[in-house]
Amino acid sequence: MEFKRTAIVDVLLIQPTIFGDDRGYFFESFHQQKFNEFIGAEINFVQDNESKSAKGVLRGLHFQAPPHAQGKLVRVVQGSVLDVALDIRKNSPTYGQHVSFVLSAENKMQAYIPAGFAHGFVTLEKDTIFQYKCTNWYNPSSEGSILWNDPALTIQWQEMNPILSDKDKLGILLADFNSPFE
Ligand SMILES: Cc1cn([C@H]2C[C@H](O)[C@@H](COP(=O)(O)OP(=O)(O)O[C@H]3O[C@H](C)C(=O)[C@H](O)[C@H]3O)O2)c(=O)[nH]c1=O
Repeated sequence: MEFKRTAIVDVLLIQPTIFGDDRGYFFESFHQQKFNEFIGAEINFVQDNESKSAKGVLRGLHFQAPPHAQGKLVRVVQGSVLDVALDIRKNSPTYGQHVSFVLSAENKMQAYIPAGFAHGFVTLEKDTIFQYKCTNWYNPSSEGSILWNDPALTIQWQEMNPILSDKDKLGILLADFNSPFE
């Protein structure tokens, strides 16, 4: 299991070690001790989520405000996504900047997106199944959405006309956003 930092150092990519044989493959999809040792803190996940989406679905850019903020360990078990983490920590030198990466059933790569980031993805294949662990429970009243195609973000989604929930059609522009994250 290999951990590496992205251009926004708190967002991590994790490449599991895949053990293949004539039966198929095996890999450890999560290891608390290895994860905490790399992070240098006790990170506990309390909720697992799964969503399935058609091709061209965009979910995001979502966050939960403190004290309900969520760190997310995300992966794709069928299909593929372009995943995006947007830094919304107002005192961060990378505030308003994002990192993006392709996560897929094929590459088996995972990403850890800490609290303080808005998260979203667009699916690149049909029937894409997205699974993730969260460090806090769902709290809908604390949810917020940054508008996925806010020109100020310059996110290259690869999909110009995605399938969106009504909520995601009404995301906030970064310029109008008063971040609750320090
Ligand atoms: C997130 C969540 C949703 N729900 C219910 C609420 C709705 O009835 C239904 C769909 O919710 P929503 O449209 O918010 O689902 P997504 O658009 O996939 O939201 C997620 O999308 C992006 C990618 C994220 O990073 C967040 O984890 C999350 O906001 O599931 C729950 O019961 N528990 C939950 O934890």
